[in-house]
Amino acid sequence: MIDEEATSMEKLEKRGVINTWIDKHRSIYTAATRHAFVVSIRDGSVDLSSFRTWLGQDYLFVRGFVPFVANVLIRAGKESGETSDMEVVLGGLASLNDEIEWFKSEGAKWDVDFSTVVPQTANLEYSRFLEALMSSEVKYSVMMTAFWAIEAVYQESFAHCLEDGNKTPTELTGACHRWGNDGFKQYCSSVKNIAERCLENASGDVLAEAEDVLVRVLEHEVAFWEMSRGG
Ligand SMILES: Cc1ncc(CN)c(N)n1
Repeated sequence: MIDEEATSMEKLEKRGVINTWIDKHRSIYTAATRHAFVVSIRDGSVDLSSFRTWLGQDYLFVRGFVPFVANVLIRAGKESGETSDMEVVLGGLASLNDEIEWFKSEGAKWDVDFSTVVPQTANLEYSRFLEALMSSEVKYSVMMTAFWAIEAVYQESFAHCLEDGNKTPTELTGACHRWGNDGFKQYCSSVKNIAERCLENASGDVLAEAEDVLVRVLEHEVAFWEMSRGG
């Protein structure tokens, strides 16, 4: 009996706590990574005015996400004890620079004037949530869990639009490749490994906080997709 328990504990540890949480919160995870907006890109039925809304709102989101990632970078430098953490986060920050340029060229392509875009409620609430996560009171492991979830939702969503059988309109494949490419997948996996390593040594309270933050990221992502569809 004890041996059996030990074996199942081992399996649990090898799988990692994040995968356990994803299983536990599968319905919100699926809602975030297979949202109707994303599915409509994949099946080609996407309403282009929704895409334009998403583009404008996400441009604003990314501008707010940069200071969040910069904060993760500072914490990685101060607290991680592993030099590679900083390099992984720095890579993410560098790609956000390209991302902002990409948004600008897409804005011109889709005739979305970012200077007139007003952040909608879901966007403002998500930004406020990120602001709160930047507090020094928030543990590095909790911040890293949030950071992984934010990136992973986009990676999984847009990779789905490129999987076999997709009817993604050609003019939208640039967006899908931006987050659905293998390099971004690898980067998300590196961030996940950092979060997992930090969570291995976390107390019960911190684990509970990280799980809660993961679910809240997923809720914000769902609300963000909904907003894009005009919800
Ligand atoms: C809402 C949202 N979530 C995540 C990402 C990926 N950085 C994004 N661009 N926008």
